[in-house]
Amino acid sequence: MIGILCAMREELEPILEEVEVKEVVEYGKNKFYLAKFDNKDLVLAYSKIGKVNSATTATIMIEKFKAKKILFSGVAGAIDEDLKIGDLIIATKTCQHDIDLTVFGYPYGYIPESEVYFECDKSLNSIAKSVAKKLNLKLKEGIIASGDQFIHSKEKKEWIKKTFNASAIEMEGGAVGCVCFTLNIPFFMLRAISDSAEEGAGIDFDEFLEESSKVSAKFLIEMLKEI
Ligand SMILES: CCCCCCN(CO)Cc1c[nH]c2c(N)ncnc12
Repeated sequence: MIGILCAMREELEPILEEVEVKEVVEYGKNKFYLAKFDNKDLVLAYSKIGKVNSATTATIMIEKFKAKKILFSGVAGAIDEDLKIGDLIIATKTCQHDIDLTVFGYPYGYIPESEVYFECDKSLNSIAKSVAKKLNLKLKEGIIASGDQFIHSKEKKEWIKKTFNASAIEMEGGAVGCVCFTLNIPFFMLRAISDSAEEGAGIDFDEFLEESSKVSAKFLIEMLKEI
């Protein structure tokens, strides 16, 4: 079973349109779509925005629906200057920029007995790169930082870049990475850029959410043919 996870309805819908939904299971105030694609069993859901919601849904996919890998598809804000709206990026690892226990001498993003960074699955990432090559699509890779805030200021964006060496910003990947690390499940995250995470990002996000969600969804479908 492969888990396909998104944060928002707009990110999931273009994927659902391409798969054969067999059953919809209502659980944990959410809907889980059991589907087939290319003879593979999928469980798909959108978690709602944020680290708690995405951690909850990832855990349910793994524990209740027996997902053996989690693939995330969605949109993100750009931190790298060379990432433009519509560009694709996969996470090499994820982190949580809004964790701050520095008063106790710990680094930003660190919780005692846990990790700052959660590694994404290298074999899924190499499949993504070969798909990008085959389709002649640009695909970046880098650290993607998460926090329960929509980032729309150059100052905050630059702080996250400096502190975590992050290339993109969103609100779920660090939490899903932690869940997959905890349960020893391979994690892959693909994001298409929807905004610059600077002043005015909210306007861009509204304008490009649907289009960038489709860019990510289209690529994810191509990935599913190869895994
Ligand atoms: C009601 C609207 C909710 C926006 C949710 C944004 N998602 C969260 O995963 C991705 C994202 C795109 N751009 C972002 C940004 N600049 N900061 C944080 N997250 C993001």
